[in-house]
Amino acid sequence: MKTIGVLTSGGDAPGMNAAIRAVVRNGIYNNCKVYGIEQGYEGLINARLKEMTLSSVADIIHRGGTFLRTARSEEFRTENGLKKAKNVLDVFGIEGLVVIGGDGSIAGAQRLNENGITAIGVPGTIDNDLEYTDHSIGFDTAINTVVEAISKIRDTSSSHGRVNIVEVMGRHCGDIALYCGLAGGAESIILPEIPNSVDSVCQKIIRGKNRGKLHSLILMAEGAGSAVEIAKEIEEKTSMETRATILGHIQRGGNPTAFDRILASKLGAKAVDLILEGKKGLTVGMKCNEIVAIEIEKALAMKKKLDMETYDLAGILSI
Ligand SMILES: Nc1ncnc2c1ncn2[C@@H]1O[C@H](COP(=O)(O)OP(=O)(O)O)[C@@H](O)[C@H]1O
Ligand SMILES: O=P(O)(O)OC[C@H]1O[C@](O)(COP(=O)(O)O)[C@@H](O)[C@@H]1O
Repeated sequence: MKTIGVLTSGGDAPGMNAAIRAVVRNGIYNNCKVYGIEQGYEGLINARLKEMTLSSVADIIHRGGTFLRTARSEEFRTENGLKKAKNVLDVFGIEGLVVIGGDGSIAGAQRLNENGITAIGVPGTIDNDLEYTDHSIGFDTAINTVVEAISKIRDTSSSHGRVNIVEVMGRHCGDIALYCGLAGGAESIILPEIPNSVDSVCQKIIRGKNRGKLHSLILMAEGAGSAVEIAKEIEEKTSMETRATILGHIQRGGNPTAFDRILASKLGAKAVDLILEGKKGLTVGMKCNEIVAIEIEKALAMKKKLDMETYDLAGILSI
């Protein structure tokens, strides 16, 4: 019988609970003892573990957040933090750890692998900033939340004849803004990956106004600047009343979509299978609808590419 552990780390993402459930249930199905570790690497260092049973993960597949809670841990990055984490894993006899989180968390898993601990990554972040997987857990739910919100903003934008600029999450990656811009019919999309001057955004707004358009919706990723500042600039340059909305953490909550629950269930279960096969240093993902496992080193070295086809299409359709 193997003993495995599971933790969620970094920013939470809808679907993480479904992933934990899959790890626990697939582990127990395969006669493993499974520990849930609370508050990510911080909880690991401080030995906040509890043994999971089938019912520990009952009634959570549909819930947002992560019932194991999460944290960002500065101590884990230090030599002393790593030593403490290894000690706890040793004491509890954990032979394989499943880490559900973003690129930072998966880099942390690799650090454990390099130090003799088997750790497998599961991508969980709303940002979708990991090149090795087409989708990370939480992204689909987040974009559905954003699209619902911008439909509401569009209503009031039309009534008042305003420009509305909506800032969504994504520090380095514009996927949320890009896909929601397309789905929400935004006039312009401002992303960290593509220089897009405020002047060109203004030109588009003025062109639209001249052909009788009453309002404009602009989507921007947080990593591309401040919506409040850009709104001021747009108002000055176009003389159109402009409002900024920062959607913020609403994007990280809510019940996961069916897509995220299915993805999380498959990825969580696959991580356990890999541990049982004696694999280490891997992270799971989904490419072209297939569940894949690739070396963390390779995965983290891949630079996330912006989907230019989608970006260009959004530009054509909002001409
Ligand atoms: N290079 C690294 N080496 C070791 N641990 C790391 C590394 N990067 C991040 N971590 C750990 O993972 C945690 C989560 O990473 P962070 O980047 O905040 O979130 P995410 O996993 O969502 O990208 C950090 O607080 C830290 O404890
Ligand atoms: O809630 P926090 O800690 O302020 O973090 C906000 C950041 O977390 C995210 O929501 C998700 O990022 P990670 O999953 O990579 O941690 C980012 O889009 C956002 O910039």
